[in-house]
Amino acid sequence: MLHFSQFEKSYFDHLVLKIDNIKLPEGIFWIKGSNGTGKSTFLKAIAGILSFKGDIAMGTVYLKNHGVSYRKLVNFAAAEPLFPEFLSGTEMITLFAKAKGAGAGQAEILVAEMGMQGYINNPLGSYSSGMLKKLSLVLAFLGKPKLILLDEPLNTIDAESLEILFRWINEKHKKEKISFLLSSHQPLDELKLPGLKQINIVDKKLTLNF
Ligand SMILES: Nc1ncnc2c1ncn2[C@@H]1O[C@H](COP(=O)(O)OP(=O)(O)OP(=O)(O)O)[C@@H](O)[C@H]1O
Repeated sequence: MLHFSQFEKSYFDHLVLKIDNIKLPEGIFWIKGSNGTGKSTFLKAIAGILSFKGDIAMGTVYLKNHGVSYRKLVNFAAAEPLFPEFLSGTEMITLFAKAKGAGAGQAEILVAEMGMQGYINNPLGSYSSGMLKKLSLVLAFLGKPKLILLDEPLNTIDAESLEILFRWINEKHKKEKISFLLSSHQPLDELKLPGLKQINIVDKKLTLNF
């Protein structure tokens, strides 16, 4: 599903992560590692929002050579999403839906399931951190991705929304073969996400525990 070749990410001369040649199969993966080991860096590089050495491919679609097609296949939700405060949730969704080629009505269903109709037309400057997080999750599910990257998706959302998120992940994986990479400091378990596989980041390297 995802192929790393000669991947290296440094900030200035500080090497964070080095992956010589790894192919990740389809699946739901939990990226584990202590603070500062490079989980967010890893996810942002795969999302195509950080520069790095080497390349990453989704099947035969290479991030560096086929940037537009690649970014339609890979969606990302940041740990602490930042959005322009003057836009409304609906306006952000309209922008993302167009960029990601979302089908008619897809966003409305996601917004309704997350119970966001009451505030979705309000400016984002008025949203709480949990409301912003839920919006970022809705945006990450728009379009027809093959891979969804969720950085600390459990943070700040309430228990009810968490159950909906787990259902979305399981349904998308089962019915549409969408893969997920999730980073989380809180425990994730196989009861909520059947088939969950673990990847550890230790000493600037990936260790696949499956
Ligand atoms: N923009 C940046 N400029 C310089 N160094 C950075 C930058 N972003 C991250 N780093 C460094 O890269 C390393 C990995 O950071 P990253 O945020 O990816 O870790 P993380 O595993 O997600 O951490 P946490 O669990 O605390 O969220 C850290 O040493 C951090 O200081």
